[in-house]
Amino acid sequence: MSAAQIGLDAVSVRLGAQAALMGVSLRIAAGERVALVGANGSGKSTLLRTLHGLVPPTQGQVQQAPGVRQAMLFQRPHLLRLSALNNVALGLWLDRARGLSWAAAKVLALQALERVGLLSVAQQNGRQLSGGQQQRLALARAWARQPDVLLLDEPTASLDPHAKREVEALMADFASSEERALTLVWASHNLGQVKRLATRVVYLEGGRLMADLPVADFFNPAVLPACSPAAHAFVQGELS
Ligand SMILES: Nc1ncnc2c1ncn2[C@@H]1O[C@H](COP(=O)(O)OP(=O)(O)OP(=O)(O)O)[C@@H](O)[C@H]1O
Repeated sequence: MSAAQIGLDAVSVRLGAQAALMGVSLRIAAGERVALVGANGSGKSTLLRTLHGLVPPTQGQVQQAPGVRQAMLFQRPHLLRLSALNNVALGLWLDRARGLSWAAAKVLALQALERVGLLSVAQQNGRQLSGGQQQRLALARAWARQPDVLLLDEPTASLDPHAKREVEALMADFASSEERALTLVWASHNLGQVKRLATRVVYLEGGRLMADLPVADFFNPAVLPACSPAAHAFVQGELS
């Protein structure tokens, strides 16, 4: 397996009185598509936020290979009351490390909108787009920043089935892009989606990592019970 791009080393996170993660170790290599699954409150969001540096570990270390760029998406995108185009362009323009002119930022933003199929609504207010369009806009904004790793916290949870499929298709497309394949790490309550998109599945329970398996093993009833009875019980519960 190639060298890890990002990871956690024996990470524990305490949020108030709650142990949200306990001793989680994880190594993720470039090009992997890792789905985080588990019941509500099992620690999926905390794991993503810790990887993204939004939550400091109480114990352990967050690892990131030099030069790796990350972007994170949430269940409901945080959009500004601006056109779709300006929602993407502003972040690029404000990124001082890039030193882009406003005109150059808009050119890149238009390319990103085209990438997610939103060119026709470039001038519409981002907050007035449909839920699915808003999430695609958030994907355009992330894509424009040229990340190596995309972290997504239940990106399709509040979308209707059609919009869900569109966002999934974009995630798959980003992950297999020939010019720049992204590593995906996302939390999902949708096991069908996990089966369709993931190469690897991490199961969390009560803040602990209880299974970390290739997707084929995770969904193989002859393999999972022996590897992780807890994960097997979760999958059975979800499918019943
Ligand atoms: N800000 C906070 N303060 C205190 N406890 C928190 C906070 N945020 C989360 N927690 C607790 O930490 C634990 C892990 O929560 P987390 O949101 O990571 O789980 P999750 O698997 O993402 O859940 P969900 O599927 O509902 O999004 C839960 O017990 C939760 O109640």
